[in-house]
Amino acid sequence: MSYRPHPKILIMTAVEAEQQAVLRGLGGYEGAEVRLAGVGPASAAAATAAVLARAGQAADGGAYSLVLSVGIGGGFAGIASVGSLVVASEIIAADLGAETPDGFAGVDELGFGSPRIAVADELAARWADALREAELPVHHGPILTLSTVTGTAETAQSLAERYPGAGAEAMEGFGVAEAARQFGIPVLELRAISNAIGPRQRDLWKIGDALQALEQACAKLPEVLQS
Ligand SMILES: O=C(O)c1cccc(C(=O)CC[C@H]2O[C@@H](n3cnc4c(=O)[nH]cnc43)[C@H](O)[C@@H]2O)c1
Repeated sequence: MSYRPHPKILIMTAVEAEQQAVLRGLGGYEGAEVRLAGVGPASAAAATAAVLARAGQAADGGAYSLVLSVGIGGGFAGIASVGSLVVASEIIAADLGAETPDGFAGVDELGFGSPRIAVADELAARWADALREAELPVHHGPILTLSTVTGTAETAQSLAERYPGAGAEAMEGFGVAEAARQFGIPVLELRAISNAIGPRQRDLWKIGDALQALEQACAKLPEVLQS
């Protein structure tokens, strides 16, 4: 039996600014590694799979016991305001499918698998509870993954109707989650809201506020993981 180091959690962020916010929040916690996924689902899936493969992650366990996709994201109106947090109850590839005369058909409707990946639900609930106890604004609901940042009110409305209860959209979660799924590792996603989903108003993005919220959320992780 080869030596297996105590399993850690693998946290994937798209960019360095998010990675640094997570590290600040973790405050030297040694049970996690924070690695870069790049922007978008393809890069995130490849980067996550590469980390897991290099670590020799075996089907019966290995270097990592949990994978997280965390970062900034867009919030759905009336559910997740700028500066708040969304903990995923489910990770959904919201644009994986086909455009049809009758509207969008998801990959599941096309018969090619599922656009939904379940999360480690008890951990997700514990994290959301810990954030509420810290009086941080948090929504616990589906997080959408898209390859394109929503830029119109029409698309925002369409997504809200198609995925009721969804709190946020981002671009990496499903990629990270699919890599974790293929290695048999549970997954979580958290987004700190930098902008409202809808008409593109880049100058209204509050990335600094979102990074601060991300740091606060990750500061609660060690206690959540050890409880
Ligand atoms: O539209 C722009 O000019 C623009 C300016 C700065 C950043 C972007 C991005 O596309 C950032 C994508 C990056 O941030 C996450 N993110 C944050 N908010 C959203 C959103 O509303 N929808 C999708 N992704 C979002 C995402 O996960 C990426 O890592 C654009």
